Amino acid sequence: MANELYPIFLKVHQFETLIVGGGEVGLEKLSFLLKSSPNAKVTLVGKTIKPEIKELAQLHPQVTLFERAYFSEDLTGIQMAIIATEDHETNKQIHAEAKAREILTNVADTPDLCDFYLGSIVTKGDLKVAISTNGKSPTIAKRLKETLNEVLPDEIHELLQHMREIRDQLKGNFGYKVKKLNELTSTLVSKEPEA
Ligand SMILES: C[C@@]1(CC(=O)O)c2cc3[nH]c(cc4nc(cc5[nH]c(cc(n2)[C@H]1CCC(=O)O)[C@@](C)(CC(=O)O)[C@@H]5CCC(=O)O)C(CC(=O)O)=C4CCC(=O)O)c(CCC(=O)O)c3CC(=O)O
Ligand SMILES: NC(=O)C1=CN([C@@H]2O[C@H](COP(=O)(O)OP(=O)(O)OC[C@H]3O[C@@H](n4cnc5c(N)ncnc54)[C@H](O)[C@@H]3O)[C@@H](O)[C@H]2O)C=CC1
Repeated sequence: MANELYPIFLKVHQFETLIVGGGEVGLEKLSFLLKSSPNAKVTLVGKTIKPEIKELAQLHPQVTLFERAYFSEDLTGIQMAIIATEDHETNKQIHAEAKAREILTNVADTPDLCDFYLGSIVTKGDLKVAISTNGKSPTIAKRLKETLNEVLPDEIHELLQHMREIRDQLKGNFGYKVKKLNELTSTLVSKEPEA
């Protein structure tokens, strides 16, 4: 079956995220989140917390760490939760509590319980591309990211700035702007060599 996930681009600095688990996966999820969204508001709770997580939190004052076991009250005020302890039963229990509070959840060891997956992310200035393999192979998502990083030119950031300026200068209704912007960019995707 085709991938039926719907990608969206979240403003994670505008709401509260909880990560449970301070191990390898907690570190991976937190570091990718902050790499893409340095101002993401995150609370991380872990019975033990890796030193790398503590270093990362020091660079991001809006990240709060609690080195202790999770308890239900950790979910208060949370909109999105990433559950990544090494214990499946604990993960299931936290997931059930989060769902009872209508929080969107990602359960690292159980794709079926996830409301969303994290993707591999390519960033070139204002351009962001997110990749999912429908959970089939995160490794392939990572490899594709590396390839896209190489082939997408850094100049794409400047191009987007120019396009924004042109868009702001264009007068007329929405239909006219769409037509003009399509005309201007048609050569970018043209298969014919330029004259
Ligand atoms: C479903 C999903 C849920 C979620 O976590 O959101 C999920 C689930 C699982 N991952 C597992 C393993 C690995 N995950 C990675 C890496 C990443 N995993 C990410 C996302 C996702 N992983 C979601 C699907 C994304 C999609 O649709 O494609 C990435 C893209 C984003 C991120 O983590 O932020 C990030 C790459 C970031 C980058 O570099 O760009 C690597 C490779 C590595 O670390 O080098 C391995 C080992 C190799 C392998 O298995 O491929 C296991 C088995 C655990 C076990 O066997 O014990 C499960 C659980 C299961 O499948 O049952
Ligand atoms: N989604 C993904 O990308 C991946 C998922 N996984 C899965 O993720 C899970 C976690 O793996 P790792 O991070 O490598 O394990 P880990 O052993 O390195 O870390 C587990 C963390 O959970 C904490 N913890 C355990 N019980 C807790 C509790 N009740 N409250 C708070 N914290 C608690 C531990 O103290 C530790 O910090 C495994 O089930 C693994 O199969 C593994 C690789 C990738």
